[in-house]
Amino acid sequence: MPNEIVLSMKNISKTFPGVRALDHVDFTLRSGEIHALMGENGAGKSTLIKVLTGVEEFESGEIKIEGESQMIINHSPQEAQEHGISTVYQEVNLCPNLSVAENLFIGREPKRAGLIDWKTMNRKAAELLSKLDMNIDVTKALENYSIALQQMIAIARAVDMSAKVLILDEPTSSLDDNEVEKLFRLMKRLKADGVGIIFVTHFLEQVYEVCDKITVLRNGGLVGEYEVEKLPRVQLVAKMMGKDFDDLEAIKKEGKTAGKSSEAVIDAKGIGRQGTIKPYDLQIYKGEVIGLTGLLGSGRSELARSLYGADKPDSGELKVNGKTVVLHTPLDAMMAGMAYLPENRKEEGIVADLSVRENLILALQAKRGMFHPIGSKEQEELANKYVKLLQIKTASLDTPVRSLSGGNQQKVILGRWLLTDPDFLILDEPTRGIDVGTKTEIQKLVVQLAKEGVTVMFISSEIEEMIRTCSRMAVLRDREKVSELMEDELDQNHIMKAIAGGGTDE
Ligand SMILES: Nc1ncnc2c1ncn2[C@@H]1O[C@H](COP(=O)(O)OP(=O)(O)OP(=O)(O)O)[C@@H](O)[C@H]1O
Repeated sequence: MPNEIVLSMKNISKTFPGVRALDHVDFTLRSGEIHALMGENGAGKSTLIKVLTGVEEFESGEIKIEGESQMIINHSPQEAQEHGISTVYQEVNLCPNLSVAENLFIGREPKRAGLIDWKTMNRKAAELLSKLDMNIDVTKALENYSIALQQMIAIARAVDMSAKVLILDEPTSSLDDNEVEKLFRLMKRLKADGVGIIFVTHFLEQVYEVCDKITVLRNGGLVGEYEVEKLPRVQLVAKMMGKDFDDLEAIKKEGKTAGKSSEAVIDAKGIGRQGTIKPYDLQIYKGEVIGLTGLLGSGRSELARSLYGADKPDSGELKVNGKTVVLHTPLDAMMAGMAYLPENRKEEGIVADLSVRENLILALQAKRGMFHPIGSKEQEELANKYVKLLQIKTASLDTPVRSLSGGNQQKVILGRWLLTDPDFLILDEPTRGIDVGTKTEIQKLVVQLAKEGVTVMFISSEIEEMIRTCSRMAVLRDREKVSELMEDELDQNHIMKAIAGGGTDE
């Protein structure tokens, strides 16, 4: 199929107070093309998508879509959809308690004599999904299906409604490998049907697996458009960061384990919670970075939450620094010197309406108690220190956190916990959604914190990242801790085997 241009954006500019989010950016999408939109946190990716889909206005530039003679300006996502542009986000925007068929046809249900024609709707839904290789019961409520499937259903709906341009905004962040594979199959299928797909992602591997082109943004400016085949990874990273990239290797192996200590900061015996995590024993020593590995849903976060008291265990005993403790609430855990960066930051972390400074200070203030307010000078000093340390991109300390890019919001929450100066820090996917440059910085920081005596629990879906930072790993499978891997066993092979269940002894 000749690849004609389906979407062209030229010279797009957009300014937020204090930030030039897009500066004369061009973007071109062809039919049957999967086009990655990449850049570090705050580069302008989301803004470009928002401008395209009418969520934000833009100041100057032109948008043209195939089939329309005039340039278009969308004022709402609905209008964008009428122009053939649909977006599917990581958080699926459908109704969990309605059936799959209803979700597929909401607002455009087939009718008979003024009433919804259920039979036709269910049949059409099944046909639509089966065309995309999803053979599922469409009469069941959406919530019965995994997030991955829900996302694919959202994609099917979007494509069925308007098929020219499909935008996938970080769709793979919460999927496991198997689910990502399925999503890719669907994407390739749509590509073969001539849909143009914009794929916003931070995962390099995935870009090289599925994309044809890459457009790179940096600081609101266009760096360039490249064919995937002609752009080696290192160069891509260099373009995103705007500098040469030789950093990642540098932290590898270099003194990961600070002098081994025999002092157990955490000593868990038989801790468990029915239906969530089977009873486990785990000792964690001062200054080590212990990784939790396993497939998505294997119980990694659940183990962390049971230690922290976020989900109260129903069995076992926990000692922190030699003392038996019972943690009823996260505040108890914080008082015992723990800090927990949750995986689910949107719901459990960020307070969107508060400023960057207020968000940063929050946990420390809770720890000190409401009767000991932190003075504004100290607040400012602390907030400034962590904005600098984590390179948080914000117009000022008083900017509402809501207006920061996703990755920068994440850094704010990480900063919040670092600020409490914890003995034991649990990081659940701390670098998800964070760009490569900052990822490296965070990995370095973790290794550094361990050297300074902080004990860290690190959970990540990226094995490479775990190998780089952890000195030991606990392996989980089906909500059970099944083994531990020592430092000399921390390589891709051993880990994969342990996760898969082939055993680690050879
Ligand atoms: N509503 C807003 N108000 C003020 N500034 C904003 C707003 N939305 C975005 N920005 C700023 O515009 C810049 C571009 O942000 P954008 O969200 O487009 O980045 P991004 O490339 O999507 O980053 P990430 O990968 O972190 O999601 C950032 O500096 C961000 O702080």
